Amino acid sequence: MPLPEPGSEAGAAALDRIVRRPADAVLSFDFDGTLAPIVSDPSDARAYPGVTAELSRLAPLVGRLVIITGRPAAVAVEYGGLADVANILVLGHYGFERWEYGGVTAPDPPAGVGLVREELPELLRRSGAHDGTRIEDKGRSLAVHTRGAADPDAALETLRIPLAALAQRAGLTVEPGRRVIELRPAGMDKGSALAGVVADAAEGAAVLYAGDDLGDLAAFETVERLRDRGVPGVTVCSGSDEVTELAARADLVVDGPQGVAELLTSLREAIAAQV
Ligand SMILES: O=P(O)(O)OC[C@H]1O[C@H](O[C@H]2O[C@H](CO)[C@@H](O)[C@H](O)[C@H]2O)[C@H](O)[C@@H](O)[C@@H]1O
Repeated sequence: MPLPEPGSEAGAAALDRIVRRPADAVLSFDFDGTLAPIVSDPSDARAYPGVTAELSRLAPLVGRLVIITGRPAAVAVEYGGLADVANILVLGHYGFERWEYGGVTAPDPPAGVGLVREELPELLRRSGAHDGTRIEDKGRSLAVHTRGAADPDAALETLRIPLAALAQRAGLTVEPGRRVIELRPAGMDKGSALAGVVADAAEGAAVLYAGDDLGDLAAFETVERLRDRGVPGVTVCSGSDEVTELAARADLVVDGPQGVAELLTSLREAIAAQV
């Protein structure tokens, strides 16, 4: 399978560098919408067929494989079947949690998460939440999903202001996403998480980041900043009709999780052809 061509010179140079010097490279991926297709019940999300096997084949060839997700790290490991992928680091809760070699480390969640847990059901009732709206309690944060509503976008709009007010009262930040609004602790995002990984990587290591949602923009910005400092970097958008902001900014746009799976295969084949 041929390796796709990034639309930008910087992206093409970074992808070329990854192929020529894989042992240094940092390959990083979002989970939902990137490695896993979007489904209506968040607990049904699983890695796209073949993705986990492809990550396992890539792992020994590259410097670092990283998943950076809004999910709890252990959930992404379970749903992605990642526990046995060697050399993989899973950063959960936008980087607050670190899963490596089977164990998770993380700071305690702030008290505001408890307040949101207590008040959210009543707030949804008072705010006229549409039928099909659901709460996902992720332990360190809570997400309100509207994908199950008859009109998911209208259902989300109904809740935007009340959820922002609750987040402010609880001292949490609002994280918007694909038919979801999450109330989560501030002070970390996927950009800082990725920057931390790259800081620990070999000098001059090339970076690839692939994502699909608004929360991934911070990681795109980190790749762009690293590039300004001479670090080769390529951004990949797992394209969808739901979010257009990333496609406009990415070096390479692929067709959702299937396109990401094909990219993994073509990257692995290109690397194998070099060695
Ligand atoms: O950072 P990610 O790995 O992309 O996680 C972001 C959120 O993903 C999940 O929600 C999204 O995927 C669900 C399953 O496909 C879908 O039902 C929902 O509409 C999407 O927004 C997850 O449930 C959230 O907790 C994550 O924050």
